[in-house]
Amino acid sequence: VNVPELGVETQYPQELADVLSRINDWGLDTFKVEELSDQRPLTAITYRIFQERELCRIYSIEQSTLLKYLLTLEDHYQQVPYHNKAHGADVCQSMHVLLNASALDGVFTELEIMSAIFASAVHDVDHPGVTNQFLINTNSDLAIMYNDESVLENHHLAVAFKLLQSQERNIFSNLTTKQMKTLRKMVIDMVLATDMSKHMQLLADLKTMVESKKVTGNNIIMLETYDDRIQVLQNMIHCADLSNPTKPLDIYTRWTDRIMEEFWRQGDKERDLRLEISPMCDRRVASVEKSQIGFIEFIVHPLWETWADLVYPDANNILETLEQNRDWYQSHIGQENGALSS
Ligand SMILES: COc1ccc(-c2ccn(C[C@@H](O)CN3CCOCC3)n2)cc1OC1CCCC1
Ligand SMILES: [Zn+2]
Repeated sequence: VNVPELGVETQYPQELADVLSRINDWGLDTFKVEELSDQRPLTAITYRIFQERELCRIYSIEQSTLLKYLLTLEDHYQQVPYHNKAHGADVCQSMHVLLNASALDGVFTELEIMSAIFASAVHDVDHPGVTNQFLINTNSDLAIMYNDESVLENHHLAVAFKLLQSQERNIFSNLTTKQMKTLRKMVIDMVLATDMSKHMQLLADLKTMVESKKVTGNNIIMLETYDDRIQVLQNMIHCADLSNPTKPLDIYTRWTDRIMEEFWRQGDKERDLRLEISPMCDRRVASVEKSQIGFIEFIVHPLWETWADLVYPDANNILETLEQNRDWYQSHIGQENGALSS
């Protein structure tokens, strides 16, 4: 079966190829891929990464099967402002770059790498644009199904693996039973680790690992046990998931616009339901800049500072951009959209 060169149909093949040529860069513009791929950013980016890493050759994956899976996966991302297919594509590409850190050179097996790329691509599939707490507070079917525990994260995993069950989409049909068992466990462990309620424990464990970091002669991290290996991969996907503030400012602010609209729509639902409006979800009393500064100070910077220690000096530029972006928001408190200066 002949497949399109870039995996997706496009009226702008040259421009799309040019943007995708930056697949290994931290500043790849996912929004441009979204526009140029006729709204297929997840398929275009993930397909390119599989090609870049020769995963179809290594694991005997039919290109048409990979495309069928990716297009169906992409169609199962909901049309919500932030947690949509563009976010899935962005986290997948960010993970791809993080895996290329020199401090991790030769550390992970091809199977672990494919598991990490797959986990990132699927990690928010069918996200309804509301938080776990909202689903719990409204007695949703999902909260009932998963007994209030990592409700969304469990759902994303179930959807991702269910889509594999059709033979025409099963990209892992040529893996051995043992390989499939390993991949499934690692993907589950990584996606469950993106639950923000696990953040503090994950970061504490990463700090412990950094303090006792063992490296080879040329500063490559040594990870002997499964627990150590999966812990690094869990922090990596968590970093990729929380990477917006570390990206070039014009890209970061567009992600902020999207997450705020999604949070405000949840607040609108809570208002209509006479529920208490969740923090930062009331569009009438928003302080976008202050919220981002708090997000960076309390969550994103502590995580990325520790990650930068682990892979020193490979993430120094990312950390530098994060600090510049924080300063930019600091200097723009209350200026945007005519908000009252508090
Ligand atoms: C660019 O701004 C943001 C970008 C990202 C986030 C953000 C929050 C939680 N996450 C991660 C979850 O989505 C984890 N998901 C859940 C569903 O299951 C899968 C894993 N991401 C918040 C952002 O800003 C917020 C609004 C003002 C301050 C905070
Ligand atoms: Zn996410």
